[in-house]
This record gives sequence, C-alpha cells and structure tokens, in this order.
Amino acid sequence: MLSKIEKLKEKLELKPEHELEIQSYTKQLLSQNKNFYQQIQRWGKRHCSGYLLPGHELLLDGFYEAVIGGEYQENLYTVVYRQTLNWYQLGLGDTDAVLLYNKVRQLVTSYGNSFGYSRLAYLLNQVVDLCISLSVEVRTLLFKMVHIKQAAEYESQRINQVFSILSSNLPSDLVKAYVKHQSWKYQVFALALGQGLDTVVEPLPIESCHLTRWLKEDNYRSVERKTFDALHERAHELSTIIVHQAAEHRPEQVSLYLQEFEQTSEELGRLLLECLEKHIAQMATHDQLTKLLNRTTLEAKFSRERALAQRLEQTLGFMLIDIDHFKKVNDEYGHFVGDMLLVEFAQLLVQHARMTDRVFRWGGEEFVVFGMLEPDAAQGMQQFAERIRQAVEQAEFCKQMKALQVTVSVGVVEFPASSELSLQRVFAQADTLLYQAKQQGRNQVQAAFL
Ligand SMILES: Nc1nc2c(ncn2[C@@H]2O[C@H](COP(=O)(O)OP(=O)(O)OP(=O)(O)O)[C@@H](O)[C@H]2O)c(=O)[nH]1
Repeated sequence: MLSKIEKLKEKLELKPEHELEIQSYTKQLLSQNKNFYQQIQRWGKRHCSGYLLPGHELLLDGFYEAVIGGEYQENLYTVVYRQTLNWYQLGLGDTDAVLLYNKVRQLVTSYGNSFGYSRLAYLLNQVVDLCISLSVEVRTLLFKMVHIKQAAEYESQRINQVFSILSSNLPSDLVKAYVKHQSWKYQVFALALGQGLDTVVEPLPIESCHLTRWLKEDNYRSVERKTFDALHERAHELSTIIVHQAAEHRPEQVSLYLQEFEQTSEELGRLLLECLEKHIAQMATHDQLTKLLNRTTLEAKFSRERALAQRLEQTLGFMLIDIDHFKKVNDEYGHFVGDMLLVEFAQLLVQHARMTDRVFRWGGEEFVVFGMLEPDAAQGMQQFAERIRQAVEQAEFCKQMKALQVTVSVGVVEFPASSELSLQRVFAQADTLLYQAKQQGRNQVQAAFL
C-alpha cells in the first residue's frame, strides 16, 4: 500500500528520477560549498524575517536540508510536521503558512537560478508543492488530534468523577487502570501536538498495569481471559509504539496506531464494562466479605423455594447459625483475623451444604441455611445442623495467622411448605431457638417442627 507521502508525490508527479536529479545537484553544490545549508538557512531567515516573532524559530533547522536534500520519504513528513506544529503553536493560520511557503518557493527558485540550475529551481518548486500538501495534511491531523485530546481529557475527568462517587464500591485497581489509561492517552496526544509536559510520557508497561493486578485477583472470573489478554497485550504494545512515534513527531504513524489503540481499548472497555456490570449485580446480591448471598436476597429466594416445595409437597428446613463469642476473636486478634475467620467459616458452610441448600450471610457472625428436606429424612435439618456444629467444633480457622477454634449455636425450624409460613415468622422462631441454645450453654442445636 502506498504511504500518504507516496500518494502525494504521485499526484504532484514528483518521480524517483527527479529526486535523484535533485540529489545530484545538491551533491555538486555541497562539494563547491560545504556550508551551503547554513547559508541558505540564513538566507531564508532574512527573507522571511517579516514573519519572525522575537525569539521564535520560523523555519526550523533541518527544513532546508529536507527540502533541498532530495530525500522525500518519511523524514520530510517529520520535518514538515515539526514545522507546521511550530507555526500552529505560534498561532499562524493557513494563509500565513501558504504565504511562508511562497517565500520558500521564491527562495528555492532564486537559489536554483543563482547557480544557473533552472531545472533545479523547477524541481524544487515541486518539492515546495509537496511540503504545502503535507502541511495541509498535518494541519488537518493536528485539528483532529486536538479534538481527540480534548475528548480524552473530558472523558478522564468524567471517569474520575464517576469513579470518585462509586470507587468505594468498585475494585480500586480497576478504577486506577481506567484513569491511568485515559490520562496516558491524552498525554500522548499532547506529546504528538508538541505541547510541553511536566512529566515524561512513558509507555504503559503491562507488568505494572493496575488492570493486570486486578485481573490476577479477579474473584468473579467474569472476563473471557484469552481474548481479553490478547487485546490487553496489544494495547500495551501499541502504547510503546505510539509514545516512540509521538516523540519522533510522526503524526501519520501516531494517528494510525492511535486508531488501532482506540479500537483495542474500546473492545477492552466493552469487556470490562460487562464485567463491572456483573460485579455490581453481584454486589447487590452478595456479601462482599464471604461472597455468600446476602440478606436482601433471602426474601425472594425463600418465596421461590417455598413455592417449589409446595408444588412438590415437601418439608422445608431453616437454620440460623451464630458463632459463639465471636466478639472475643475480634478483641483478641483484631478485625482482620475476625474477617478471615468469617470467610473460612462461610467456606465450611458451603462445603457441608447440599447442592440444593441456600447459604446466606445474615449479617455480622450470623448465617442462614435453608432448603427442602429429603422426603424420608425426618428432622433432616436438625441432623444437618448437628453435623455442621461438630465440623465447626473440630475445625481450625485462620491457620496462616493463628489456629483458632470456635463453636456455633444453631436454631433450626422445620415446616411443611403447605403451611405458608412467612419468612418473618420462620426467622423469628429460629431466632428464639438460637437464643435458647445460647442460654443453655452455646455450642448446641435447638430445633422445632412447626
Ligand atoms: N471482623 C468482623 N467482625 C464483625 C463483622 N460483623 C460483625 N462483627 C463483630 O461481631 C461481634 C458480634 O458480637 P456479639 O453480638 O456480642 O456476639 P458474640 O461475641 O458472638 O457473642 P454471642 O453471640 O453471645 O456468643 C461484634 O464484635 C461485631 O463487631 C465483620 O464483618 N467482621
């Protein structure tokens, strides 16, 4: 595929043999006068001095070498880019740029003619046409980049605001990754736009990316990792290329890679958003510490389970479990150990529960388990509660820190689903039984059939 500069050269009929011709003239001139680039630069500055603002370079170093040197590949694009950027920063508009290029046109014409090379003057005029076309391209690109940079800045502010409201509920590494990604992007645009930055823009190394860290600890496994990792790696690869190209002032390359970067990050963003939605939905229905269902879902699950049990003419079992003297654990070993114990305790409950049982964290150190009983298992829930009581009694918790042993008190209620008992009623009964268990010395199960 032809590059933009190749296409422009074709349009302007600047052929490879013309470039060779210019090169051979330049060689001749250079052999006659070693300082001729500096000379023409001084000459140019004199001619264009009317446009010169104090302290500002109007025609950059390297510009004449690029124009007169005869090599019109990527380097000319880079030089014209820097030149256009320079004018853009000085506030010169399109008309000023054309006027300046006309000065350059006069300059190269008289330069060619003064050496008696009218053919060179003609060819260099084509090069000036090429520079003007490139400059127009660059200006269009600059406007586009300014626009995208503003959009990225705005997006970054918006994300910061939204996240500062939500962040206490969102995974902080994920939030940091989003914000870092956005601010990196507009810094790259700033770099490509030649704007001075307080800090050096570095590519984003994948190893230190917050997203990588978050993904490692993603408890929800909600992202399809193979696709996600490939996209994520490509985004970081692109960031290295883009920073490099931006520092080298290659706008065509920057915009090309940024386009791919945008597509990649949009796709990444889409996958992450899906994942966040799942996460937020999860937060509404699950306890964040133990990952068990929370009390807000208890009512709905209870009604559903009771309706199913009614259809099947089954008996339901409901138990309320409370860890004995849990306050002591917190007081003696701190909340961190207390939390760890709660997590391990929840895992123990899940391990012992049947597939059909529902396990909830009611709050604090209280848990609820309910489910249908096996048709022929009389007092099934009571036996199950007893098994749990024994398992807890024998278990050691928080082994990494300090092996702890605890006991539980349990209130168990069993009732036929047809009795249409409300959750409140069942819960109150289980709570009374739990209270009795505590009163009678803890580490025991109290049960009733309603
Ligand atoms: N670490 C930790 N502690 C919690 C959490 N939720 C509640 N607690 C603590 O659990 C303790 C419950 O104490 P109490 O209600 O007095 O009950 P207890 O010490 O277990 O005594 P009994 O129930 O009478 O055997 C309080 O100290 C709460 O601060 C939690 O999420 N993490």
